[in-house]
Amino acid sequence: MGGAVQVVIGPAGSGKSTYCQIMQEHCATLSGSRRRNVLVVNLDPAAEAMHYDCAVDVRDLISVEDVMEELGLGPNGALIYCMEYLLQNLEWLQERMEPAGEGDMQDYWIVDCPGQIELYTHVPIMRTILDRMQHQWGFTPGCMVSVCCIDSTFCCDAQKMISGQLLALSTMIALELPHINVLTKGDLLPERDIDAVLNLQSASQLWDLEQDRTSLFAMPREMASIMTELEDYDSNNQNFNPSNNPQKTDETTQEQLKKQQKLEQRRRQRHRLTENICGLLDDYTMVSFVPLNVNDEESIDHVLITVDHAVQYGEDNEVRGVEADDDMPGVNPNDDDYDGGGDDE
Ligand SMILES: Nc1nc2c(ncn2[C@@H]2O[C@H](COP(=O)(O)OP(=O)(O)OP(=O)(O)O)[C@@H](O)[C@H]2O)c(=O)[nH]1
Repeated sequence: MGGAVQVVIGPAGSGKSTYCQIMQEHCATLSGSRRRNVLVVNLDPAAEAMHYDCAVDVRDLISVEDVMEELGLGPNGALIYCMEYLLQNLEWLQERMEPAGEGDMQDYWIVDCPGQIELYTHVPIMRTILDRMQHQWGFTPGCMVSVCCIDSTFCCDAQKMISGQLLALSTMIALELPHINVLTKGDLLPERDIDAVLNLQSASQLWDLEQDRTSLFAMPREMASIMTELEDYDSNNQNFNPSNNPQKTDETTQEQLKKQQKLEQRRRQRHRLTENICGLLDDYTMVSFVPLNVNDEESIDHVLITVDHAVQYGEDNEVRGVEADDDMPGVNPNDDDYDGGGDDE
């Protein structure tokens, strides 16, 4: 079949369908060696409105709505049922993903996937579908890439961002494909915030920044004073020394401080856990994003180039394109500066 396959994943509402739409529209504007025959597949049986030109729609085979109605299942059970049904009838999809390349253009598939994480991690449905596609349907080995959409408005919140990265990591592990994280909805954040995220070197750094913000701005005054008192509390002996704080000697205060100390211990444990998780994300260099602003063609093109690069799409075309480009110095045999087209010794 040749071509390339972008497998678009990410949590519900992260912008997967919008990504497919703008990629399809952008590819239609490409010329020369970058032209391609873009075919978008909807693999989400629960999809509602789609704004792209859909070449294959799983809902023509089975939909969550119909399954809920006919089998009386809830939305999650119906989704799993639909995906298992698709798996059992995968020839339906294979027939529809036969090559449809026009002229010299290669097929370029964009697959809009369901967002539910359990389809990737708890049950290996998506992995099995993509494995069969890749290894049994004649696609070029290594031509598939997972594009994980992460909502850029999450960037304002370290916890959400870290959860998003963990989700990206689990799907990356589950699918074992080359993987690109795309920071969607770039038009909704000021450029400086996007830059701040892109300049992050690691998840640990993100977490450190969050901690600074907590200590500087977000901690309520009362909590800050309790924390100071807690520092007087001898945690090893579990004894509060009232002489350190003559104004608070009654039992109620001691009880309150004990409770606060327990809470503080738990908070520190959670922080240690988060720090270790950040270390894990750092080890897998997960904190790397390609920003996407759908209102900016350059931004869209940058994402496409990054994704193409991950699957080495069009590298043969580029070579052909360069040879055919008469305007480039050194490549036209009729030019005085023709260099033979080979590498310099
Ligand atoms: N401003 C802005 N809104 C966006 C962008 N991308 C998506 N949205 C909005 O975010 C919402 C969800 O976008 P979708 O593209 O449907 O997200 P999805 O991941 O396909 O959602 P599910 O199909 O529910 O998993 C919609 O209201 C979109 O209009 C974007 O780049 N900019």
